[in-house]
Amino acid sequence: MAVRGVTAEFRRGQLTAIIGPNGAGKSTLLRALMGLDAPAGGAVTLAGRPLSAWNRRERASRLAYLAQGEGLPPGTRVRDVVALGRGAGQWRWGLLPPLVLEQEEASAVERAMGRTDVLNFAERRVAELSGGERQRVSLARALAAEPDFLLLDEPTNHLDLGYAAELTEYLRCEAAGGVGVVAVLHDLTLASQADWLLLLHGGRVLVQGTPEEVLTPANLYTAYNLRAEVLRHSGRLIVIPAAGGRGHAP
Ligand SMILES: Nc1ncnc2c1ncn2[C@@H]1O[C@H](COP(=O)(O)OP(=O)(O)OP(=O)(O)O)[C@@H](O)[C@H]1O
Repeated sequence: MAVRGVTAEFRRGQLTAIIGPNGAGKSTLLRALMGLDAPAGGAVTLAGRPLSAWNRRERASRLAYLAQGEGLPPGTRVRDVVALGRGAGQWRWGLLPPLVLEQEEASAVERAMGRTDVLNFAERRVAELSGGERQRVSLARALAAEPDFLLLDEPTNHLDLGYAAELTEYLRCEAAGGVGVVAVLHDLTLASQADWLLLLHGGRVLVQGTPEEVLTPANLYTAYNLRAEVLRHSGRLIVIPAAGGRGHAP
């Protein structure tokens, strides 16, 4: 059992970060929210309806997902990968000619590429990109769906400091515009900019609440077995692990 006893609500207009140590169950929870893994018990509901009652197409227009370490078709052009986010699900990756999109669909693809700064290599093939560039293409693919909820598993993976900070700002903007953003994050300083945090430990919710409520030295010690200081700087929380901080009570 990877996750048990989780009761949580993810709202539109809110950026929620799921945090916790390796193996805590974060990806499993996100996959259950996306309907990729069915829970053995309990239920996931979307807008009051069980997720299983939504058909695939409806679900795809409401939920977009970025998997951890997502593989992309190496021989496919960036623009065509991003277009997959617009319901081109039946299209077998890289094997069919580029999809001709309606104007509205094509605009959504361009917008997503603009937001993730991939327009300048839109015609290149995935195999020719760096890890960070590929991550931005994956993100653009998820954003192109312009869904109600964005479920992102470690979206800052491979991103340099600048893009990671920009991404967090962008996710905050999306949330302010009414999207429900749920992101698994390892960087607690980035996570502290979320509206709501869910701290998982051993497959259970150790604590959920505002960043101030969750990011306390005591909670971090319980979850990560790590002594850490939590500082406030310019209205932000910064988590600093103590030297040799593993295994000592705060
Ligand atoms: N397909 C699977 N079969 C068996 N066990 C699995 C499977 N996927 C995950 N697990 C186990 O379930 C637990 C939770 O895994 P999960 O990937 O959800 O953790 P996580 O919090 O996302 O970790 P990380 O930070 O390392 O990505 C782990 O102990 C993992 O080994």
